[in-house]
Amino acid sequence: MTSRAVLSAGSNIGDRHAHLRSVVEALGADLRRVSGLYLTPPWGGVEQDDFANITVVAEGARTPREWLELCRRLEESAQRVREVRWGPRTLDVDVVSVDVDGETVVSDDPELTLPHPRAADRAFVLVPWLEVEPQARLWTSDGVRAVADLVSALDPAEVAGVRRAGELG
Ligand SMILES: Nc1ncnc2c1ncn2[C@@H]1O[C@H](COP(=O)(O)OP(=O)(O)OP(=O)(O)O)[C@@H](O)[C@H]1O
Ligand SMILES: Nc1nc2c(c(=O)[nH]1)N=C(CO)CN2
Repeated sequence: MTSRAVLSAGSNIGDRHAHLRSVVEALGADLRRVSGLYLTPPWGGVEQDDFANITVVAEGARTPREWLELCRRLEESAQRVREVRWGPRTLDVDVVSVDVDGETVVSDDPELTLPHPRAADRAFVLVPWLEVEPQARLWTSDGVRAVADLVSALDPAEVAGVRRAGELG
Protein backbone atom coordinates (compact mmCIF):
# COMPACT_ATOMS: atom_id res chain seq x y z
CA MET A 1 0.00 0.00 0.00
CA THR A 2 1.33 3.44 -0.89
CA SER A 3 0.04 6.24 1.24
CA ARG A 4 0.69 9.88 1.96
CA ALA A 5 0.86 11.06 5.55
CA VAL A 6 0.99 14.44 7.21
CA LEU A 7 2.81 14.19 10.53
CA SER A 8 3.22 16.81 13.24
CA ALA A 9 6.20 16.68 15.60
CA GLY A 10 6.81 18.71 18.74
CA SER A 11 9.44 18.85 21.46
CA ASN A 12 9.91 20.97 24.57
CA ILE A 13 12.40 18.96 26.63
CA GLY A 14 16.10 18.50 25.97
CA ASP A 15 17.67 19.06 22.56
CA ARG A 16 14.48 20.06 20.76
CA HIS A 17 16.15 20.42 17.38
CA ALA A 18 17.81 17.01 17.59
CA HIS A 19 14.51 15.39 18.52
CA LEU A 20 12.76 16.96 15.54
CA ARG A 21 15.66 16.11 13.25
CA SER A 22 15.30 12.44 14.23
CA VAL A 23 11.84 12.50 12.60
CA VAL A 24 13.14 13.92 9.32
CA GLU A 25 16.04 11.46 9.30
CA ALA A 26 13.82 8.44 9.98
CA LEU A 27 11.61 9.31 7.03
CA GLY A 28 14.57 9.22 4.64
CA ALA A 29 13.43 8.75 1.05
CA ASP A 30 9.77 8.90 2.11
CA LEU A 31 10.10 12.57 3.05
CA ARG A 32 8.31 14.87 0.60
CA ARG A 33 8.11 18.17 2.48
CA VAL A 34 9.39 19.56 5.77
CA SER A 35 8.27 22.86 7.20
CA GLY A 36 10.53 25.39 8.78
CA LEU A 37 11.13 25.25 12.49
CA TYR A 38 8.41 26.95 14.55
CA LEU A 39 8.58 28.07 18.17
CA THR A 40 5.13 27.79 19.67
CA PRO A 41 3.54 28.54 23.04
CA PRO A 42 2.17 25.44 24.79
CA TRP A 43 -1.32 24.45 23.61
CA GLY A 44 -3.66 22.71 26.05
CA GLY A 45 -3.49 24.71 29.26
CA VAL A 46 -0.48 23.10 30.97
CA GLU A 47 2.15 25.63 32.05
CA GLN A 48 5.43 24.55 30.47
CA ASP A 49 8.23 25.69 28.15
CA ASP A 50 7.55 26.65 24.57
CA PHE A 51 7.62 23.87 22.00
CA ALA A 52 9.60 23.56 18.81
CA ASN A 53 7.31 22.16 16.10
CA ILE A 54 7.50 20.99 12.51
CA THR A 55 4.95 19.50 10.15
CA VAL A 56 6.12 17.04 7.51
CA VAL A 57 4.55 15.34 4.51
CA ALA A 58 5.73 11.82 3.67
CA GLU A 59 4.84 9.18 1.14
CA GLY A 60 5.65 5.51 1.36
CA ALA A 61 4.63 1.90 1.46
CA ARG A 62 3.01 2.11 4.87
CA THR A 63 -0.47 1.47 6.14
CA PRO A 64 -1.97 4.13 8.45
CA ARG A 65 -1.16 1.85 11.39
CA GLU A 66 2.47 1.64 10.23
CA TRP A 67 2.72 5.45 10.21
CA LEU A 68 1.51 5.40 13.83
CA GLU A 69 4.06 2.70 14.69
CA LEU A 70 6.82 4.83 13.20
CA CYS A 71 5.65 7.79 15.32
CA ARG A 72 5.65 5.67 18.47
CA ARG A 73 9.12 4.26 17.72
CA LEU A 74 10.49 7.77 17.30
CA GLU A 75 8.93 8.87 20.60
CA GLU A 76 10.45 5.84 22.34
CA SER A 77 13.87 6.59 20.83
CA ALA A 78 13.65 10.06 22.35
CA GLN A 79 13.05 8.38 25.75
CA ARG A 80 9.66 9.94 25.97
CA VAL A 81 7.84 9.42 29.25
CA ARG A 82 4.07 9.91 29.38
CA GLU A 83 3.11 11.85 32.45
CA VAL A 84 0.73 14.77 32.08
CA ARG A 85 -1.72 14.88 29.18
CA TRP A 86 -0.67 17.74 26.90
CA GLY A 87 2.32 18.18 29.19
CA PRO A 88 6.04 18.50 28.45
CA ARG A 89 7.77 15.92 26.28
CA THR A 90 11.00 15.14 24.53
CA LEU A 91 9.14 14.22 21.37
CA ASP A 92 5.51 13.93 20.35
CA VAL A 93 4.73 12.74 16.83
CA ASP A 94 1.11 12.68 15.70
CA VAL A 95 -0.46 11.37 12.52
CA VAL A 96 -2.48 14.34 11.28
CA SER A 97 -3.99 12.78 8.17
CA VAL A 98 -3.36 9.88 5.79
CA ASP A 99 -4.46 9.52 2.16
CA VAL A 100 -4.52 6.14 0.42
CA ASP A 101 -4.98 6.24 -3.36
CA GLY A 102 -5.94 9.92 -3.08
CA GLU A 103 -8.69 9.20 -0.52
CA THR A 104 -8.45 10.48 3.03
CA VAL A 105 -8.65 7.71 5.61
CA VAL A 106 -11.34 8.45 8.21
CA SER A 107 -11.36 6.41 11.41
CA ASP A 108 -12.71 6.82 14.93
CA ASP A 109 -10.53 4.05 16.35
CA PRO A 110 -9.13 5.52 19.62
CA GLU A 111 -5.75 3.86 18.90
CA LEU A 112 -5.56 5.76 15.62
CA THR A 113 -8.20 8.42 15.03
CA LEU A 114 -7.93 9.91 11.55
CA PRO A 115 -7.66 12.66 10.72
CA HIS A 116 -6.27 13.66 14.12
CA PRO A 117 -9.32 15.01 16.00
CA ARG A 118 -7.56 18.07 17.40
CA ALA A 119 -5.45 19.03 14.37
CA ALA A 120 -7.99 21.58 13.13
CA ASP A 121 -7.74 23.47 16.45
CA ARG A 122 -3.95 23.66 16.56
CA ALA A 123 -2.10 26.55 15.00
CA PHE A 124 1.17 24.72 15.76
CA VAL A 125 0.08 21.98 13.32
CA LEU A 126 -1.75 24.02 10.68
CA VAL A 127 0.58 26.99 10.22
CA PRO A 128 3.66 24.85 9.42
CA TRP A 129 1.52 22.59 7.22
CA LEU A 130 0.26 25.58 5.25
CA GLU A 131 3.84 26.69 4.66
CA VAL A 132 4.67 23.47 2.75
CA GLU A 133 1.22 22.89 1.20
CA PRO A 134 -0.65 26.17 0.69
CA GLN A 135 -3.54 24.31 -0.98
CA ALA A 136 -3.82 21.65 1.77
CA ARG A 137 -7.26 20.47 2.80
CA LEU A 138 -8.25 18.68 5.97
CA TRP A 139 -11.24 16.41 6.53
CA THR A 140 -13.12 17.52 9.66
CA SER A 141 -16.41 16.37 11.16
CA ASP A 142 -17.94 19.53 9.60
CA GLY A 143 -16.68 18.63 6.12
CA VAL A 144 -13.49 19.07 4.14
CA ARG A 145 -11.90 22.46 4.82
CA ALA A 146 -8.98 24.35 3.32
CA VAL A 147 -6.24 24.50 5.92
CA ALA A 148 -5.91 28.22 5.15
CA ASP A 149 -9.57 28.68 6.18
CA LEU A 150 -9.04 26.67 9.36
CA VAL A 151 -6.13 28.94 10.27
CA SER A 152 -8.28 32.02 9.60
CA ALA A 153 -10.90 30.64 12.00
CA LEU A 154 -8.43 30.29 14.88
CA ASP A 155 -7.80 32.92 17.51
CA PRO A 156 -5.45 35.42 15.77
CA ALA A 157 -3.37 35.68 18.96
CA GLU A 158 -2.76 31.94 18.86
CA VAL A 159 -1.77 32.07 15.20
CA ALA A 160 0.54 35.02 15.83
CA GLY A 161 2.20 33.07 18.65
CA VAL A 162 3.42 30.44 16.18
CA ARG A 163 6.71 31.97 15.09
CA ARG A 164 8.91 30.68 12.28
CA ALA A 165 12.49 30.40 13.52
CA GLY A 166 14.37 29.49 10.34
CA GLU A 167 15.00 26.04 8.98
CA LEU A 168 15.42 22.97 11.14
CA GLY A 169 18.89 22.54 9.59
N1 LIG B 1 -3.94 10.42 14.80
C1 LIG B 1 -3.24 9.99 15.85
N2 LIG B 1 -1.91 10.25 15.94
C2 LIG B 1 -1.19 9.85 17.01
N3 LIG B 1 -1.71 9.14 18.06
C3 LIG B 1 -3.02 8.86 17.99
C4 LIG B 1 -3.84 9.26 16.91
N4 LIG B 1 -5.12 8.83 17.14
C5 LIG B 1 -5.09 8.19 18.29
N5 LIG B 1 -3.85 8.19 18.82
C6 LIG B 1 -3.52 7.55 20.09
O1 LIG B 1 -3.33 8.52 21.08
C7 LIG B 1 -2.48 7.93 22.06
C8 LIG B 1 -1.91 9.01 22.95
O2 LIG B 1 -1.14 9.84 22.16
P1 LIG B 1 -0.27 10.99 22.80
O3 LIG B 1 0.36 10.53 24.06
O4 LIG B 1 0.66 11.48 21.71
O5 LIG B 1 -1.38 12.07 23.11
P2 LIG B 1 -1.12 13.55 23.43
O6 LIG B 1 0.02 14.04 22.58
O7 LIG B 1 -1.02 13.74 24.91
O8 LIG B 1 -2.45 14.26 22.96
P3 LIG B 1 -2.96 14.56 21.51
O9 LIG B 1 -3.48 13.25 20.96
O10 LIG B 1 -4.05 15.54 21.78
O11 LIG B 1 -1.82 15.11 20.70
C9 LIG B 1 -1.46 7.16 21.24
O12 LIG B 1 -0.95 6.04 21.94
C10 LIG B 1 -2.24 6.73 20.02
O13 LIG B 1 -2.59 5.36 20.02
N1 LIG C 1 2.61 24.34 21.01
C1 LIG C 1 2.48 23.05 21.29
N2 LIG C 1 1.71 22.68 22.31
C2 LIG C 1 1.58 21.36 22.60
C3 LIG C 1 2.25 20.38 21.82
C4 LIG C 1 3.04 20.82 20.74
O1 LIG C 1 3.64 20.01 20.00
N3 LIG C 1 3.13 22.15 20.49
N4 LIG C 1 2.13 19.08 22.13
C5 LIG C 1 1.44 18.70 23.16
C6 LIG C 1 1.42 17.27 23.45
O2 LIG C 1 0.17 16.76 23.51
C7 LIG C 1 0.70 19.63 24.02
N5 LIG C 1 0.83 20.99 23.65
